[in-house]
Order: sequence, then C-alpha cells, then structure tokens
Amino acid sequence: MNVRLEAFLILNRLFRGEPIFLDKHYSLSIKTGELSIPDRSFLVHLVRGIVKFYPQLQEIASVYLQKPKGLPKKVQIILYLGLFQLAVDTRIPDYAVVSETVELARHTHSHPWIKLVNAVLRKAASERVRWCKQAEQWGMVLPQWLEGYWRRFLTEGEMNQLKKSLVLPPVLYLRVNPLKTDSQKLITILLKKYSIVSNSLPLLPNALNTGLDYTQLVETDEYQKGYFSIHDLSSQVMVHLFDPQPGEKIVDIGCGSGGKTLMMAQMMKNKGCIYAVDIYPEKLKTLETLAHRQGIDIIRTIAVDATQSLPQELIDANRVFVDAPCSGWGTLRRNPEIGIIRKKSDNRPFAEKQFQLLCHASALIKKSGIILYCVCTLTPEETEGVVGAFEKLNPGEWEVNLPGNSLLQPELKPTILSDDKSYVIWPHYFNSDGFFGRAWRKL
Ligand SMILES: C[S@@+](CC[C@H](N)C(=O)[O-])C[C@H]1O[C@@H](n2cnc3c(N)ncnc32)[C@H](O)[C@@H]1O
Repeated sequence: MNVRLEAFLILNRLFRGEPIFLDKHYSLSIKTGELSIPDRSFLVHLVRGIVKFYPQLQEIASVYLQKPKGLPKKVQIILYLGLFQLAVDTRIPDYAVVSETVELARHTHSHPWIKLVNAVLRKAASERVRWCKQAEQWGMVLPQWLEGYWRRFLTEGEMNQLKKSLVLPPVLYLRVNPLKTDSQKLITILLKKYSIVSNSLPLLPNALNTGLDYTQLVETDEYQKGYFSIHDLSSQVMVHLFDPQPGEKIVDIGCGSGGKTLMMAQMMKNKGCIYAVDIYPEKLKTLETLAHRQGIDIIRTIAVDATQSLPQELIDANRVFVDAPCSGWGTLRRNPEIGIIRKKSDNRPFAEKQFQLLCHASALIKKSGIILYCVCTLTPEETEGVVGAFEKLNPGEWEVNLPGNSLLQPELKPTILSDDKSYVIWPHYFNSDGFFGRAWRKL
C-alpha cells in the first residue's frame, strides 16, 4: 500500500465533509495488515499534519497560485501533502517530495493538474528554508468562538503555549496495573526486552510516558497479559480525583471500553463493586475482555441508555462517575479532525444530553456519596453550562467536593480553576487531553 495515497484517500473523505474519526481509519489500515509500523507512523504523521496545518498550508499554496480557490479539492489536498513535507517534515529531500507528490497526482487521476503541482512544489522547494523557519512558529488555528471563550481563562502567553502544544504529536501515556506489577518493574522489562524507554511521572503513582508508537506497545506480551493500559494522563487524573476506595459501590456512567473503569478497579484493589454502564454493548464486551486480562473481577457491565432509566440495583452508590459524551475539543492534539467535524451548534445538543445523564445519575447516590461529572472538552455549554444548571435544579442538596491535600499534588494545583470549584486541565499543562470536571457530595 502506498502511504501517501492512503493519506490522500483519508483526507479526501474528511475534507469533502464526511465526519470521519481518523483513529478508526488508521486502525483499518493496520488491521488489514497492509502497513508496516514505520509506514503507519508516517501515515498518521501526514494526515494529522495536514489537518493541523491546513490554514497555513493554504497560505503557502496561495503564494504560488493565481486562483487558489479555483483548484479542485483533491488537487488542493495533493499540494498540501507536498507542502507539508517541505515545510514541516524536513527529513525528506526536496526532489523526493516533488517526485512522490507528482506521482500521487498521477495515481489519483489528476492529469490536467500535474504540471501545476510540479511547478508549485518546485518553487516552494526553492524557498524551503523560509517555509521551515515559518513553520517553527506555527500553532493551531482555533475557531473564533472557541478562542474567544478560552481567552477568558488564559493570558496571551498561555494561549500561545496552548496553540503550540496542540500542533505537537500527542504523548503516549501508560498506566501500570498495580494488581500485576509496579512501575519500576515494568520500566525495566520494557527497556530490557524491547528497548522501549518509559519514564514514571511525579504527578500520579502508576502513570508512565513513552515516545513509542501505539501499535508497538499493544503487541508486547506485557500488554497482552494486562500489565499496563494505554491511557491519557488527564483521564487518569480525573479518576485519581474521583478517589474510589476498596469495598465501595461505584457506578460508572458512559464507561465505554473501560479506560477509566479499569483504573477505578485497580485503585479499589479489586475489592467492592463497579457497575459499568454504556449504551453500546460492543464497548462493554471489550471492557470485559480487558478486565479479565488485567485480573479484575469486580466489574458488572450494564448495556442501557442512561438518559432513560437505570436499574434499581444501582441505587445507593457510594460514588458515581459520569464521563459524558461530548464535543471533544480537549482532544484536538490527538484528534485534530474535531476542528473540521464539530461546529459551535453541536455544543447545545451535547450539553442537553450531558445534563440528562447527570440528573439521572445523581439519583443513584446515597447520603454523603460523591458524584463526579467530567468531559474531555472545554466549551461553555458543556462545562459551566451543565454544572450550573445541575446546581440550580438541586439547591441545598449538594456541596461541591474538592479533593483533599493528599490527592492534590503541587503539579495538579493549576487544575483547580480560579472559581475553586472545577477541575480544568488545559492541554498544555501536562501535554495531554483538555478536561473539565466537577464533583459534589450529597448532603
Ligand atoms: C467520553 S466517552 C467515555 C469514555 C470512557 N469512560 C473511557 O474512559 O474510555 C462517553 C461514553 O458515553 C456513552 N454513551 C453515550 N450516550 C449514552 C447513553 N445515553 N447512555 C449510556 N452511555 C452513553 C458512549 O458510548 C461513550 O462510551
């Protein structure tokens, strides 16, 4: 399989308006076994790069084109693939970028445009140093409405830091399974057996980071035996702040395939009970497989629409975690296609669903129990909007619950907003997903 052609095909679908999530498409190419690991890395690098730098690549192209807007979409994509490699990916020599991109134009039946692609790329290549210098300064271009909102919380300097961090490749975080091993042992095994370098993080006891590719890690014996999971750091922080205890009855609404559920079970030392609820049975099947692999047997999966009704057996929970479906703007670094797929008008329907989920879930808590609402997005509707509406609906029934000092490492302090009520993780704090959360105790 030709990687550049594969990248072109994915981008062509996305820019023609298909709401495709890129992760699913990369994994398709892997599953069919048509891509080697280095080829897969290159594919992800190309596709993410074009999506992240689309506006800047458009600007470079317009320097060399008389009527940039008149170009067919597919020719624009071919050009951006070439320009991205010239400006950002300095490993590839000029002649190779030009010839491979012209070849791609041939492959995609863009014959009338081959001369133009060739001419634009040759001119851009002759000014490569200039473009590379400019590219070092590039940050993510955000929709105006979102940038305007984020500026309410961040200084100019922080905003620039945030935009620059969003264009970097995502960091791969691991979570060690303390039921099977410990961080030090795993770091040593990964290094000795696979030459994989990983580092523990002061922020959380079982979190590691590594520069490696996802596919390489999931193929190790240790992953297959459940010694570790791949789990974004912010997501781990939310579970850490939730603080589930051994022996408790926990409900996890919107558990998906169990990223956070499994961490809860590990923090509970596999003692107590977790009811894991999701609307999609296939996600629950994956969760069951992973739980078995990780030596966890306290999870009961329940496939139900949690905006409707929840089974009686869930009532009187010590803690309820609501990880609601959301617009995902916090995951831009990993999923830059969010910027193309999502519109401002999507926020309100998400917020309505989140509010419904939170209200239903709150009926499950026993007196003095804790509920935590979180989303991997930072839009006003889905954050302040939802928690504000919940507090208005139930005045006097809940008090905001902030974690005790032992849970709040100095590195975690900035996650508490100036209002001292919510957990907010901006993507540039720890080079991880952006998250919003708030927890309450039932009075
Ligand atoms: C943000 S994801 C949760 C991710 C998961 N907790 C994890 O840590 O990997 C939200 C989840 O809510 C689920 N969901 C969406 N609508 C739902 C509903 N009405 N009832 C129950 N679950 C729902 C989705 O299937 C999805 O898995």
